[in-house]
Amino acid sequence: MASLVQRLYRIFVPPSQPPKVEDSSNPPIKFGILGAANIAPPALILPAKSHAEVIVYAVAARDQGKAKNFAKKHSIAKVYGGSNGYQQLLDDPEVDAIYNPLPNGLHFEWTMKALLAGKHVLCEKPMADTAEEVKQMFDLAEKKGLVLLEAFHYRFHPAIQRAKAVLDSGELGKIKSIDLKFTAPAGAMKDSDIRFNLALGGGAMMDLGCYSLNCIRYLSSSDPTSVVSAIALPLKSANIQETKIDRAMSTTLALPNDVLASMEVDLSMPWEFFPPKLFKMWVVVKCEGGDVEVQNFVLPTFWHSIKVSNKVGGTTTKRVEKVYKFADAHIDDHSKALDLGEDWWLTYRYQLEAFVDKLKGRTPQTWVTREDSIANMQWIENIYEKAGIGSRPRSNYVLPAQ
Ligand SMILES: NC(=O)C1=CN([C@@H]2O[C@H](COP(=O)(O)OP(=O)(O)OC[C@H]3O[C@@H](n4cnc5c(N)ncnc54)[C@H](OP(=O)(O)O)[C@@H]3O)[C@@H](O)[C@H]2O)C=CC1
Ligand SMILES: O=C1OC[C@@H](O)[C@H](O)[C@H]1O
Repeated sequence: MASLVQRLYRIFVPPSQPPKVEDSSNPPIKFGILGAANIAPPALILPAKSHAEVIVYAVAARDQGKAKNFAKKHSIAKVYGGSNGYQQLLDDPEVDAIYNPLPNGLHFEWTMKALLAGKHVLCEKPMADTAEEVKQMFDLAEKKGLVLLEAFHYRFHPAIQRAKAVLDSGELGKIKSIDLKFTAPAGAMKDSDIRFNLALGGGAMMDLGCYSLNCIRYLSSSDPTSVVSAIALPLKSANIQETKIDRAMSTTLALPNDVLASMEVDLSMPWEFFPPKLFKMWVVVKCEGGDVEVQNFVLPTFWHSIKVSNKVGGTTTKRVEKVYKFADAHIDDHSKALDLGEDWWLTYRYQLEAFVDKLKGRTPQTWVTREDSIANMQWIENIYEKAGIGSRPRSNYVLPAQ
């Protein structure tokens, strides 16, 4: 308990940094945030405090008062509000990079507009509503020579990379099956939440499912070969054929080499008291010679465990690993990785490090590629298709003639 308190203290009170002074040989990257979204403080504002090359310079919100309050609370210099606020922020020549934490259904439109305005974009997950949109987003970024990243923050943390390194090492033999659960408790989100709004790209498969699918694809180093089954549950007693909103989704995926993966995501899981379990965020990979279980693969900084069971002969040996920084990860894929990070770094801080490295022309420790983001979105669509409720509606935004 004491160590969790210490950890929370270190996460939320990062050590003071040298003042961010203008250095013409290495100017800081000035971020603008589209929307005063709940996720913006943990995902960008807090991590930026410990990154010497980042300034959160501007925020835009649809309501001027909300924008001002948010800017004041987070010491953000420039504020844009009102119906044209997002575009005004994009047109600000001081802004180098955009953080897009708008609802999923608006990711395409505003990322495209940001790219057209010449800004790099860190876009929240899932990147859009359809794979075709994601492809167009990367095409435009590439054409403009800009950096675009889908914010799969958990991939930048050493914990999940360590779990993958164990699997890739061959220590446990070939993968046989994968089981993953990612759930939030009933009551955690209001019915009016963006996650339950089809026009805004809602649904459990979009929200929690995009990570879960990405994690299965990442750990297995493969894409599914088919969706064996997908069962969507509605919010409360809604008719899911009318709402098309999955409160929960249970999916079985076939992967190459006869591997089966099961994935359960739920935005409103009934409470479990014995033993008490509000959130589930775990993945178990069963292999020929043992298994790996990762608890809390999404937000490992707070707490996580990587349990490895290794069957050799008739004996099973068990070990538990916890990896908060790359120095402890035993991953040799990149020399910089060896001393990257602090044990209080959030996944978002690791992600910011990589994003800035990419912008500055350095090699990031890891990256989520264009191919990865497009394939992830395509399989989300395939799962919705199998569940009988179809993809989320495509954006109406039409790119102006160039
Ligand atoms: N990486 C992570 O760990 C997490 C990522 N996310 C992702 O971030 C995004 C935002 O999630 P979250 O911060 O929880 O959501 P919020 O509802 O808090 O924020 C969404 C923002 O979108 C803006 N917005 C613009 N148009 C609309 C509209 N029509 N309806 C509602 N909001 C609108 C609002 O901005 P304004 O201030 O202008 O009104 C609002 O602040 C999603 O894509 C989600 O998947 C969410 C949580 C965690
Ligand atoms: O990390 C997360 O956990 C809660 C979700 O609803 C959110 O969108 C997701 O990104």
